[in-house]
Amino acid sequence: MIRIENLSGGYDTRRVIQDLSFEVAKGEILGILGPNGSGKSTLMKFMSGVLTPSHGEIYLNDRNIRDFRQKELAQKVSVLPQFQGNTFDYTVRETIELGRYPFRKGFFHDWTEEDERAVTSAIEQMELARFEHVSIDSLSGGERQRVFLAQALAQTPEILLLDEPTNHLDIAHQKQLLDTVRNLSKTSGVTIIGIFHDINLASLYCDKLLLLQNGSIAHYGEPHEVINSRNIDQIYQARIITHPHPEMPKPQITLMPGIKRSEPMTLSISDFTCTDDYVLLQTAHPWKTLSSAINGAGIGWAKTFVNRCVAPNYTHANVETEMEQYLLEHHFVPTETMAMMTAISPHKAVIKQYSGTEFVVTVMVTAGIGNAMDVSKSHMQNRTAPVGTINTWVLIEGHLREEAFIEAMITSTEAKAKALQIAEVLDPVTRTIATGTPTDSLLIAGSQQGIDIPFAGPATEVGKIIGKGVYEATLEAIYTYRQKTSTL
Ligand SMILES: Nc1ncnc2c1ncn2[C@@H]1O[C@H](COP(=O)(O)OP(=O)(O)OP(=O)(O)O)[C@@H](O)[C@H]1O
Repeated sequence: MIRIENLSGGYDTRRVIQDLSFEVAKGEILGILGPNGSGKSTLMKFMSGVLTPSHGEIYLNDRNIRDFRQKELAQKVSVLPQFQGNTFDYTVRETIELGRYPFRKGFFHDWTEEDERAVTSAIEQMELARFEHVSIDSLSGGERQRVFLAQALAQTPEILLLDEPTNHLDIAHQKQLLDTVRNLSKTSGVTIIGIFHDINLASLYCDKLLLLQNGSIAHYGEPHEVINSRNIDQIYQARIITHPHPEMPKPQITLMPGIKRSEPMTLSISDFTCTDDYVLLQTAHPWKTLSSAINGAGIGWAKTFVNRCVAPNYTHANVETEMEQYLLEHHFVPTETMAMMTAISPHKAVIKQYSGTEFVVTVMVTAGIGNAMDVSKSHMQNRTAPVGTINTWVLIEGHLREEAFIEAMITSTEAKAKALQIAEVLDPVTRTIATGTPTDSLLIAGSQQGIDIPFAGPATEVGKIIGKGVYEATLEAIYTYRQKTSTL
C-alpha cells in the first residue's frame, strides 16, 4: 500500500506538484493521466525516491519512505522508466539479472536460487526465452521495453511504477504487457501505478484513475467516474464521446475531429433501383445504420443498401459468408454495405417518401407474409420453414442521436404490427392476428447531416412520420403480395 499526504515539490525553485493526497491499496492498479507537462513523471520520481518533496509525506505500508535506505526502497519499489533508446552491450538475461541488484549483500554476492527463480520467471512472463542470450542492442524498441519490464519484475517488487509502459509496443504486446501487469496485481498483490497517455487502455486496465492538471488532482476515482466528455474536454481541451466497452463495464472514448458536418444530402425515390436481383440504393455519403441485416448488422455506416432476392428454397450453412461473397461478385464493398435477403420480387418493393418541416424520411418495404406469426403465441410453435419475410428500411435525413435510433426501431415495429392488424394478416398456425414474421429485418439509417433529431418516439415529428410511413408502406406491400403476382 502506498499513501501520499499533502505532497508538493518539483525542481530547484519550481514547484510542479501541488498538495496531492491519495492512497493506492495493495494489489490495486492506479492510472495517472494528464496533459503533457502536468507533472505525471515528476510525481513518479517522488514515489520512487528520485526526488524529495518540499512538503508532504509518502508512506509505504505505513512507513515513511524518508526512513528507507536507498537499496531497501529498491527492494520494494521497481520502476519501468519511459522508453530507453541507449542501452549497454548486455545480453537480455544479463540485463534482467540487474533487477536483482537491490538484493546483493556485498561485492561478492552469491547468486541464490531465489535470484535464479525471479529472473527465469520474469523471462517466462514476458516471453523472452528465445532472446535470452542475444545482445539487447540488437532488439527492436518494443522488445527492449519488454526486457526492461522483465528486469522490473525480477526485482519482485511490492510496488511497480510504470512510466508510459506501452510506448513503442504494437497492440499485441501492449495487451501482453498490460495483461501481465494486471495478473501480477491480482494474483501476487503487487500495487501498480502507471502513467498513461492512452485513455482507453488506462480505463480498461486500471482500477482507479487520477487525472492531473497543473500538478494538482483534477479528478480521481473509478474509470467511469473520471472519464466523461466534460472532464476530458476541461483538462485536454479535446472533444470526445464515451461509449461502453463491448465486453467490460469500462468507458471508452472516441475523439471527435474538428471537421464540420457536410451539407445535408437529399435522397430521391429515383435513387432506388429495382432489378430481378435486388432493391439497391447507393449514395455519395455514408449513412449511420442500426439494423438486423445479414451484412452490416448492428451499428455501422453504409453507402450501399441491398435488399437481395433469393429463391424461396434458399439455404446455406453460413449465410453471412455467402452474402459477403455475393456482394463481392456484384462489385459492392461489403464493409460499406448493408444487405438483407428476401424471397419477394424486388419489383414488389414499396418505396415512399415523406417530408417533415426540416427533414425527409424515405421508407422501403418488401412484405412476404406466408410465414406470418403472432409474436404473443410464438412460444406455442416450433416452425422450421422460415420463408416469408418483411424487410423494412427507414432512412431519415437528419442527425440522429442514439436514443432516436432505438425509438425509430420501436416506432417502425409498432407501425408494421398495426399494418398487419388492419390487413388482417393471420398466423396460419394459431389463426390469430400476426405481428410480423420470424425473419423480419429492419434498418434505421440517419444521414447524420442537417438538423439534430434527439428522439423518434410516436409523439415527435419524426416519429409521427415514421409511424405513418412504415404503416402505409407495409400495408401497400401486403396488398401487393396478395395480388398473387409475387414469387412466393
Ligand atoms: N529536470 C527538470 N528540471 C526542471 N523542470 C523540469 C524537469 N523535469 C520536468 N520539468 C518540468 O516540470 C513540469 C512537469 O513535467 P513532467 O515531466 O512531470 O510532466 P508530464 O506530465 O510527465 O509530461 P509528459 O506527458 O510530457 O511526459 C514541466 O513543466 C517540465 O518542464
